[in-house]
Amino acid sequence: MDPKPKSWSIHTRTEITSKYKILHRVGSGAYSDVYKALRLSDSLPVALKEIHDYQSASREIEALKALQNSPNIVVLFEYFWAEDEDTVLVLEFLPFDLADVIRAATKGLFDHQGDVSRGADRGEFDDVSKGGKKGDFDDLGGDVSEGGLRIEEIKMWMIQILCGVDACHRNSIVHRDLKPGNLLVSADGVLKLADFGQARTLLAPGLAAIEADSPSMDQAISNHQPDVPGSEKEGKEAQRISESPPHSRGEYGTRPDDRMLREDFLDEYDNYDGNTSCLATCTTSDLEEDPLKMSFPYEIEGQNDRNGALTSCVGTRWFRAPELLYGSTNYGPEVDLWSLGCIFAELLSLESLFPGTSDIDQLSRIFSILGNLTEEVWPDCCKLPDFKLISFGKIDNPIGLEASLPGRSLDEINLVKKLLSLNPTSRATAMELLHDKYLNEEPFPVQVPELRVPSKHTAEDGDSSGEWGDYRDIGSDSDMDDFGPMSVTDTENGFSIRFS
Ligand SMILES: Nc1ncnc2c1ncn2[C@@H]1O[C@H](COP(=O)(O)OP(=O)(O)OP(=O)(O)O)[C@@H](O)[C@H]1O
Repeated sequence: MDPKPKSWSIHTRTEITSKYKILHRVGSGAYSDVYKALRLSDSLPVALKEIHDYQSASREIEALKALQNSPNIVVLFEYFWAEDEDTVLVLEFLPFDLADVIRAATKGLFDHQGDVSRGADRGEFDDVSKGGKKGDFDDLGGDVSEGGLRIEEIKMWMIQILCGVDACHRNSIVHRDLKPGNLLVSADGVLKLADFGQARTLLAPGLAAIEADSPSMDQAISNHQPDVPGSEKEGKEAQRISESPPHSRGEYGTRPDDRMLREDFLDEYDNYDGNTSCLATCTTSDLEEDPLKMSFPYEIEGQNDRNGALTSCVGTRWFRAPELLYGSTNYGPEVDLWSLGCIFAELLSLESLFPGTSDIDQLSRIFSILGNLTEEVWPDCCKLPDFKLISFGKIDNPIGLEASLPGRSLDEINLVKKLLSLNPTSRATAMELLHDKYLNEEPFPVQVPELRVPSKHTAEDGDSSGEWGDYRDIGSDSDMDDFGPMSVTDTENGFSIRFS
């Protein structure tokens, strides 16, 4: 018998439309389309994420299910899973992302009705909303950073990101695609990690030990944990995740009908992780000589992954760790910590630190600022699969982070340095950074509701800047790159893509 044809549109799936009123498409990614919708039972705005890639859907659900108790992870209300259909996740709707915040800070486009005025005198930001920049925030008493984000705001954005990343790493989940566009922000300034389509769960005895031996860990979280509106409700709602089929890898194939599905799944899985590499990285790892094995005793959950190797082709290029660019296929949470360093640098300067145009260019930009990767810096670097294949001239006078982040304090630069270490074993953990002096001294971080977010209309006109924002066209590994710039237009029947 022919398999049931796949629904041509989310709009034709009655199991979804009977519960949600679909409004409009708010975003698209490499594997997904995201729609704003209203839950019919209570008119709650939600995001319906229709994922066209089976493995990506599986990863995202697994990771989100494990992380639903963290206030800095996007809430998954339920999901629709069916054979021969795209998986649809029902997520809380978050109108902005950190890229929007950075862009708004650069251009002075904060919404004066939705910012500090929630907790203070809203008149104070009127000038800013008209396009004001440096100097317009002086009345607020804090230091003004070049381009419009105050130190107190930067600190609270950092704390929220660190809490989210710490939650991932304590649960042995590596996000692998951290970038401003994947850090969603509510209208109240609550930041949540999203897009777990590339996330992987690792068995991490090292982390478990740290957790058990670290009495200050919970305390650190409670010290910094932002006051999240509705978090208790969200926690409860998170428990309502649907009774849909489990997505644990080992659980597929338990019914005869699943056999094909499982085999397809495993083949696809092995193609993605362990046997592929990207662009500059054309080799697979030699796990017998795994440079990181001693320092990162991680194993991949799911015994069917033959080599236990991870793919090096993860994360948007600008935020990708050097070991990944050199083809490492055995790594841990350190790759997220590198991405965090890039994000923090961008929060401080409002510009991307390493905007590489290719993997080689990416490495070159990193080394020109931080200096060469050598065995003195990281003794095991020469064991990276592609280390001997890609060589760079000796950089005698690297630019340094101080010169790359002009006007920033020593404490700020040191914080970034702790993450942007060429030696992954030296990178500070998210928890260590939550204790960092910089985040715990004056000027103290603002409260979450005092964070300024971009103008509301940006999110509600159906053409959010996050939809096809800066981080989509630049530094991605999408096959679309080969076709040059593209524009996406909504049409009556859906949308059209035009390459120029
Ligand atoms: N919970 C949400 N609320 C509002 N908008 C969202 C939500 N989740 C995703 N979006 C929008 O949809 C876009 C695509 O979502 P997402 O990044 O999760 O998809 P993806 O296919 O995994 O993307 P990528 O190509 O970056 O890996 C986002 O950039 C964002 O604009």
